[in-house]
Amino acid sequence: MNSLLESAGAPTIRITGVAKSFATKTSRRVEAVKDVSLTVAPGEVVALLGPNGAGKTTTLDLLLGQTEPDAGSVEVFGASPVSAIRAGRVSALLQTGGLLPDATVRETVTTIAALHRSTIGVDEAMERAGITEIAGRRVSKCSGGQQQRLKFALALLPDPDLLVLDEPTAGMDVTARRDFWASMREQAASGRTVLFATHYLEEAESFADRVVLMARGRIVADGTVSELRALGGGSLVSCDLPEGAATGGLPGVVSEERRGGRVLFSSQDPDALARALLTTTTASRLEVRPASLEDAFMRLTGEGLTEPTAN
Ligand SMILES: Nc1ncnc2c1ncn2[C@@H]1O[C@H](COP(=O)(O)OP(=O)(O)OP(=O)(O)O)[C@@H](O)[C@H]1O
Repeated sequence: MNSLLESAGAPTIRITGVAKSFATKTSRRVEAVKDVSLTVAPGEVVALLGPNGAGKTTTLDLLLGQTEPDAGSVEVFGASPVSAIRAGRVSALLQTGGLLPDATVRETVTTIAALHRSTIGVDEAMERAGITEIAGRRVSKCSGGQQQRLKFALALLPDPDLLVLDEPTAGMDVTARRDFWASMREQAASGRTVLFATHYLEEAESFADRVVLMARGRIVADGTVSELRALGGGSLVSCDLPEGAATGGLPGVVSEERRGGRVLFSSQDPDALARALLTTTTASRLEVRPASLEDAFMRLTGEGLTEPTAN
């Protein structure tokens, strides 16, 4: 029996204690991924979110067997990434990997379809990716977004159980991005597992069931959008406060940052904090607003909070 079938019931992805470093020209090694563990269940739509250099692409490369971990293990459907890919269960839409500029969209899909043992069919893949209308267009005449959709059609061909997408909407304008996610949503609704890397908070927020936040090679948070937002500190309280004013002992403070004459607090109890600031300190021009996902992102990735703007 196929080892992939024997492993029915295994999580779609199980990454355990994985580390990966790269040599650089300056002889210093870059630790791209450090002790990363991640389990993804069938049917989950997971966003891997993080700033540049966080380790997202390296994690996806490990998952797709394109690179081997220095430590730890990577399993896809209970088997090695390479066997899962050979079995046609995994497809990827990556940043790298070129298309032939002189081929038409249909020719490209037809050529790749011929390499697979079984496919959903050229027309069906083009339809699902929303490129039927541009089937006769040369790849060189397609926009960046259309080329991404073409790559998406190629990824859909083998009818994979897991789709891995690295910044799939890079280079797309707002409309193309919205259309792309609409077709992705249809794929996810049919029970496919989707793991996508993105810089865009709003993509993670509007599309993923679960957000895995990476920074400096590590997973710094993992949860639903609302769980992550709560990690942002609940609410943000900002006020003018002279340099040197004591802020120790103020209630409900999760974190504190000074920006010139202003102090920015994240707080789980903004009412108590605001009251204390206004009655026990010389704070003025006080503002309170709920923490956004962006605040959680900034705080957890160590990139600082954003100043509450009146809204
Ligand atoms: N082949 C490589 N050789 C040397 N360094 C590498 C290599 N691949 C990745 N790195 C380094 O590892 C770190 C993580 O890179 P990675 O591409 O995984 O991050 P990322 O989160 O995908 O970033 P981005 O959003 O910019 O694509 C970075 O510091 C990067 O420069």
